[in-house]
This record gives sequence, C-alpha cells and structure tokens, in this order.
Amino acid sequence: MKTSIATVSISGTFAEKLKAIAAAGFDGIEIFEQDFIASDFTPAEVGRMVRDHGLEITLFQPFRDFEGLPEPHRSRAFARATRKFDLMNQLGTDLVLVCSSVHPAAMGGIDRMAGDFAALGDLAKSHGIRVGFEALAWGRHVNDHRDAWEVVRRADHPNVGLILDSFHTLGRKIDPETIRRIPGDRIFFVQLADAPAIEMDLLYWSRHFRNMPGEGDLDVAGFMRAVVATGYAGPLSLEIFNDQFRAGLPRLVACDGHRSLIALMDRVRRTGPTPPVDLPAFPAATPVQRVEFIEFATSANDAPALESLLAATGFARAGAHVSKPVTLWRQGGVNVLVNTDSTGFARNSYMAHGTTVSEVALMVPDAKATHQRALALLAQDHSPSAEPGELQIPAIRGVGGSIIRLLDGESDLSRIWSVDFRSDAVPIDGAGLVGIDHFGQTMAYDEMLSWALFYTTIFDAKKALMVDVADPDGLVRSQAVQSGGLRVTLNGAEARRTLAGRFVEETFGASVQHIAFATADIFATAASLAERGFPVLEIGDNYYDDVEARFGLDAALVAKMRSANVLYDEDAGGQFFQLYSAPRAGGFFFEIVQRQGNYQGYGAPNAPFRIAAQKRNARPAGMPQH
Ligand SMILES: O=C(O)c1ccc(O)c(O)c1
Ligand SMILES: [Mg+2]
Repeated sequence: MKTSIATVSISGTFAEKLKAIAAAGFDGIEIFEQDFIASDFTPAEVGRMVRDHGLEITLFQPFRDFEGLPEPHRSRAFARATRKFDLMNQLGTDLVLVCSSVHPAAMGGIDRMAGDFAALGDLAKSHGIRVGFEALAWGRHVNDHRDAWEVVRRADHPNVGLILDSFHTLGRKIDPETIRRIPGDRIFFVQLADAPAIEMDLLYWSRHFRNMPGEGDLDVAGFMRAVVATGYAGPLSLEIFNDQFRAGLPRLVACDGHRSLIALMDRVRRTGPTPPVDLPAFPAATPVQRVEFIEFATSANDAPALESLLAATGFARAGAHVSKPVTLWRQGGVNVLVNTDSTGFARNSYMAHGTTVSEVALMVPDAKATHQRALALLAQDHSPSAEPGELQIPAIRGVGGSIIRLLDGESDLSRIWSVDFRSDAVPIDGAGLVGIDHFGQTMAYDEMLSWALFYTTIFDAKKALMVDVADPDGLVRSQAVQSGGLRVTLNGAEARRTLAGRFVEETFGASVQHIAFATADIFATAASLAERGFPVLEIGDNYYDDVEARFGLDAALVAKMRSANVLYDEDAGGQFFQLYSAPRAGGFFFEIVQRQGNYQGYGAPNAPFRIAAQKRNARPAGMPQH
C-alpha cells in the first residue's frame, strides 16, 4: 500500500509539513499549489527537499476551470496548463489533478469536454505528464464521478484518467458501488477523506469539516472496497481540509492520518470480499472484556487523601505489589492501585499531573495479539521493565502519556494477582460496587478526534453521537467510545473556565477526570457510602421537581433519589441512576452508576446540573457566584 497525504492537510511551513509527513511514515505527498507558491523555494529545490525526506510527489493539484470553455478562455487555459506542466517537470512529478470547472463561462457538453481533455492529453504527453480529472461535488457541469468517468472514457487518451475523491462521491450520496464498473487502470489517483454528518453547503462542508477516514460518518470503507475491486493499485492519499488540523500539531495530525489509512485498509480486507489488500498482516480488533485495574500515581504525602476517598467509597486495602510501593484496594472485583513510587514512570506522571490515573489495565481475549495490533496501528510501545519473577505485561501509551496495560485470562498474565501481588486475606465489606462502568478522560477539544480514532482503531469499538454539555462557563463536547466492557467518555474542553477546561489547565494536560463505578443497587450503595463519610455531591431541589415531571416518575422514587442525591435518566433501552462525589483537589471525582435494562448512555442530560453543583461545591459557602 502506497500512502500519501496532501500538504493542505497539515499545519506549518512547507518544511515543517514535510518533516511531519515523513516522520509519520507516508510514502508521498500531494503538493497543493498554494503551499508551493507560499514557500520561498524554487520548484527544483522543493522537488529535492521532498526526495531528501524519502518522499515522492504523488500529485500536483489543483488545476482549476479547464474544460468546456469558449474562446478566448479556452486558449488561456491551455497556456496556463503549459506553464504548470513546465513547473511540474521541475518539481519532478508526473500527475496533475484537474478538478471540474466552476467557471461561469463553462459550457458543458460531454463531447466538448472530452475533446478538451484529449487535446490536454497531447500537451501533457509532450511533457511526460498524466492528467487526472476529478468531479468536484459542486462542479458546474460535472459533479459526479460517473460523469467525470464518461468524459475521460470519451477523451480516450492514455495520458488522461480519472481521479476519485471519497468526499465528493459520498458527500453527494452517490452510490460508491458504481465505481466497480470503472477499469482500475483508468483510475489515476484516489483521494480519501471522511466528514461528520452535518447538513450544510457542500463546498463549505468540504473545505472546513473533512477529517480522517474513521473520524467522520461517511462510508469510506465501502468506497474503498469498490476501489479495490477495480484493481486500482496506486497511492491512497489523504486530502483533508479541516480548520482544526490546519491549526493542529503537524506531527500528531500526520500520525493520525497514517493510522487512519492502516485501519481503513484493515477494515476493507476484513469486510470483503476483495482481492488481497497490500498491507502486512496483523491481528483483528477484539472487544475489551473489562477494566481489570486502574492505577493512581501519587506521593507518600498525597496518598492518605486518596486512600481515605477510596475507603469512603467502600474499598479496603487488600494487598501490595511484591517489589514496588504500590498498594491494592479492592471491593467486589474492582481493583484500584495506589502507586507512591518516588522514581520511574509513576513518579513522572505525578510530577506532571499531580495525583492522577497513570495506568489503566484492560482485560482482552489475547493481550499479545492486541499489543501487536496496537503497534501496527502506530501506538507507542511502553515496554515493561519487570523484575525477575514478575510478569512482562505488554503496554502502550494512551491519553496524556498514561499507560494502557493489556491482560488476558489465557496466558500467564491471568496470574497477575498471585504473581505480582501479595494479597492480604481480609474480608472486604464493600459498598456494593461491582465494576468500572466507564471513565472520563478530559482533554483539549482538538485532541478528541485523535483519541477517538485511537480507541476505535485498536479495539473493536463504537462511537456514540457526540453530545454538547453546557457548563455555566462554556461548552464541553463529550464523545463516548465503547468496546465491550470498556466505556470511555472523551470530554473536550474548548473554554478554559469550564470545569473540564480548568481540569486540563490545572493538571497540565489530558488525563482521567472521573471514574464511574457500577452498582447493582444504587440506593443500598448510597446508604453504605453515607455511613462511610463519602463526600456526596448535593443536587438541588429544582432538579428533582423537573425530573419527576419530565419522566412522570413515581413520587416515592423521586423522594428516595432526592434524599440520596441520585440523578436519573432513561432511553429507549432502560433506566439509569447516578450519583457523584464532590470534586477533589485538582477537579477529579468519582461517580456511581446503576444501569437497568439496556440503557446505553452516560446521563448526559444531567451533566449541566452536575457541573453546576460541582462548581457551587468548589466555592466557599456564602461567596458570590461570580
Ligand atoms: O475545494 C476545492 O476546491 C478542491 C480542490 C481540489 C480537490 O481535490 C478537492 O477535492 C477540492
Ligand atoms: Mg479532491
């Protein structure tokens, strides 16, 4: 598989773009003409720079408003083409993209356009160049790849072929299956982009909201399956116009791009039938079975505050690591580790974030296979350095530099609690918590797509619809991702004064802001927590009056909810109960949830009330509210 990316997809100067694209492992670049013009280099220098980075120029683009013009526009278009072909010879690239005309004088007429392309093919041939025709979704006369193909077919010139762009086909809801009837050797180039399903003007949508395959809602895999079926074997090139990426970190955006292409082609080959896909073999994505443990990094000084919160939540100390200053806290099959190591990774996490979730361990069907898949998808390895006699637990880096460890029930890794830990044989009288329902990772808004892509490509995972959560001081976006027993909510803070925004700022970057534990009986758990001095978040009366009316709830149930500060939601599948702790220093908090029936959500409609209560809670009583 030959991978490529358009220079418009990445921020920075031309040199910065090249560096990021090469580092991310692409084979080539599409040079967007504007990026070349804006640079200070001669065409020959640009060509050399690209090749010095081990890249090739897969495409030069766009050449606009060419076909179907009356004179004198037509002659001028040919004169312009001659100049651009000379430039391409100096750059050292042989393929140019002509996008369908939006010129007000363009006349259309399929044979007129085909005739223009046949003549352009002759001119291109004399320069050793090939021309590809792309239908822009908003082209004046050609806005459908089927019409562009008909023009190319009638031009009948070896130097003239078709260029497909998934956005233009899928954005216009054109059936990608129609691509299967085009001969693969007449497709000169394939551009890929996804986009979120938002109804808006096609041109505006295309120029501002494209994103990496898998980050949006278009069926890019279906499009690619059709392309692969034609026998096309040329570059797969990302052409992503996105305001956020233009302002993003070049290295991160480029890396996400490469990850998205690998994941896309893996999906294509696994959802065949297709001819073999040119991509090294690696294991399939599997669902996560459960979160086996969560580890906090803290210091000897700060550990008591965390441990007293754990005790108030019904956890008891149940053991310790055999060689590290790590204690195990447990109830009902939920494992929480407290690491006070004064050296190494945990210490660095603590120094960077304060007391923080530094590791999450996931139980998967085959830890080694999941690790291999993660590395094939460009995840950063975190090779363990275990002491002799301890388990080598495969791990990768996750959000905010934290660690994701991979465990399974089949290999030696299943013995983690007896090999790496000494358990105290104490009976634990917990508060009824039986699992980790989900955890919330808070990050800058522009990291959200990136981490959603991370989870959905490495694991067999699904995204829920993104929801907007109103914080009194700004909007927070929330994207839930679920893979089997792993549920993560990614919360993107745009506004700094939001609870989420302050968390990112005060804890120096993205990390876990809350952990939601599951209970089978929220009211019994609430009573048990109250006895233990759990710092419950108090919810106001207005909430209960509204929720009773909104859902038509039984008054006795609402009275119980009110006295236990339990919030409620329901969807088509079932009911949901939740309660929160008040925020701890730094803004971290616990949540307790009970799912009934097949409830799928996370109580998002309650989030504004929870946030307002947490903000009230964080302000000393009697202080003005602003
Ligand atoms: O937005 C545009 O004009 C534009 C230009 C070239 C392309 O390949 C494309 O897909 C869109
Ligand atoms: Mg395009």
